[in-house]
Amino acid sequence: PSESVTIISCEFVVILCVCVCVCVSFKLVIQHTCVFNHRNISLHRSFTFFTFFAVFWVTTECAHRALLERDLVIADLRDKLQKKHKEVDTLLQRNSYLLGEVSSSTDAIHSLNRHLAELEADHQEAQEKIRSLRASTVPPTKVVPKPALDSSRLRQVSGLIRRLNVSNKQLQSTARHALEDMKKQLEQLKLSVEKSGRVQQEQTAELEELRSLYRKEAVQRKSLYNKLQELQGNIRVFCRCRKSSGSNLSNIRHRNVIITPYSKKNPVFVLLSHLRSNWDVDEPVQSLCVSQEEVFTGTLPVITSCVDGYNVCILAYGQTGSGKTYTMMGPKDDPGVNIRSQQNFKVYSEADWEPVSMLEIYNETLNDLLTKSPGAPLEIRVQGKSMSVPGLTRVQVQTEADIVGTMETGERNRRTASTKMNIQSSRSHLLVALEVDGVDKVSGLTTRGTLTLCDLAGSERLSRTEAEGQRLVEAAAINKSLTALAQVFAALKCNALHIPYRNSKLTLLLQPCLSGDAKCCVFVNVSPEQKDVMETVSTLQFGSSVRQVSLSRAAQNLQPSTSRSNKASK
Ligand SMILES: Nc1ncnc2c1ncn2[C@@H]1O[C@H](COP(=O)(O)OP(=O)(O)OP(=O)(O)O)[C@@H](O)[C@H]1O
Repeated sequence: PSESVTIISCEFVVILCVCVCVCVSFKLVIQHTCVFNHRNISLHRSFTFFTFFAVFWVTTECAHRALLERDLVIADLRDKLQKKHKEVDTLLQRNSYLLGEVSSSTDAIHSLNRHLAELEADHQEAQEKIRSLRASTVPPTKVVPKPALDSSRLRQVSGLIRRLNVSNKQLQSTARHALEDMKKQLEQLKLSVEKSGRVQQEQTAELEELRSLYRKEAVQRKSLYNKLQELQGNIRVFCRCRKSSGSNLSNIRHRNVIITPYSKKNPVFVLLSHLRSNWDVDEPVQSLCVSQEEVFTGTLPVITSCVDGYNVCILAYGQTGSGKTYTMMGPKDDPGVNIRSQQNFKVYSEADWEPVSMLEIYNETLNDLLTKSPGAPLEIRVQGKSMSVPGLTRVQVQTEADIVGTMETGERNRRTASTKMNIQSSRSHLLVALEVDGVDKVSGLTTRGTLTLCDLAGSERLSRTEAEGQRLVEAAAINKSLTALAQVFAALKCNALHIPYRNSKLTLLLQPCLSGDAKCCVFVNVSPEQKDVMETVSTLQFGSSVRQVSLSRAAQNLQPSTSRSNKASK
């Protein structure tokens, strides 16, 4: 651009000079003409003016043209400048790209350097190893004075070196082979690890399958178990003979009562020497030598049904002094069904039950046995088929000591008196009730069953007990309610339309347990004594008639899940 400006300026100067020269020459000519002619001064003046005007016009035109050309040059320069800017931008971008390339190449170079260093280190190590191998193969040479050059010795040495080289190569190939072997072993190990992983997965799947099968099996087993119980009958009768004082198993025949184990060929019977009658009772037969533990084990399947949501009732029936209280409550060191069943729920099935309640029916009045402030007798509230006793104390039991303590408190508060037949005869019916909640881990359903444990007062013949006064009143009330119970069973036996539950408070309270959808277990307790034969016969007749009662299919009380915390599991 500066060149073109210079050219324009030069053009301008040349034109200007030419103009000036032309004008000056014309002027000189004219002046000369005028000086010599002295005639045309006005022409001279106008010519001068014209000349100056022409010079001015030319000058201005040239200046204008120069300016226009300069503008063009400037525009051209601007274009060029923009192009250059663009080029600079491109170059900057390329520069940054190249810088990136340089940094990545630097990194690559660094890593290559590192790799090289590693390789060198490996190489060094390998060299070291070779050296050490050579050293191990070649015994350390002692610095010996240089012998005179001996060609045979030199040959020997060169042969030794050759051998050493050969052994070195052998060692290297051995090391290579060992390395390859190790690689192969590693591959095999990897394969075996993968294989064992696959086997483990298969085993896990198999285990899961087995678990689901087990769950199905458990459901089936449970339903079959309940069906078996239904087939066996929802009322089961067990006979237990009290241990006679001074008697043992061998002299039982002298006592005229024999209870033999059940089998189809040899049914259970009680042989009384003068009656020779048979009475049918369920297995397991409880003979003289049966322990409390065995008695409980016999009833355990029925009691366990409670956790499955069934209402279960255990009754002990028999003449006074035949061992009902012993069977149900038992002595401290050998507890009966009451305590063992609660312990079973707590320990084995981890069942969760409502607080325990205990009441006695004494002379047709209901007394709370666990209350700390005895008040007026309680009343039964009937709501459809369910019975409740408002105001009855419920005690929460947590430990085994609580269970035993609660049972002992109730037992202490129960009315007992000494009679001619039993030193400590129960004068009332005892009812222990607990509601057991369970949760089926397979189906997730929660269940609620009620367990009623009933120790009935003993039936007594007034002629034998020779009861008088209060004992007589008690005996009459006991016999009346036991008769009502027998009537209920008789009505149930012949499927009567009306079952006389309301004939006594005992049968009214037991109605939910005897009204068809519950499971019932009756102990008929008998005495081994000859003098009690008539009562034994009567008790066995009761048991036999109870056994002929067929309650309808027991109903399970299922509840929506997770309604209660700490559910029992079975
Ligand atoms: N199987 C047995 N083994 C040892 N002793 C027994 C057995 N059964 C009962 N007894 C004893 O017989 C006596 C009377 O038993 P228990 O009080 O249990 O009779 P009961 O049927 O409850 O009488 P009641 O109806 O008058 O209350 C008690 O001293 C008891 O210890």
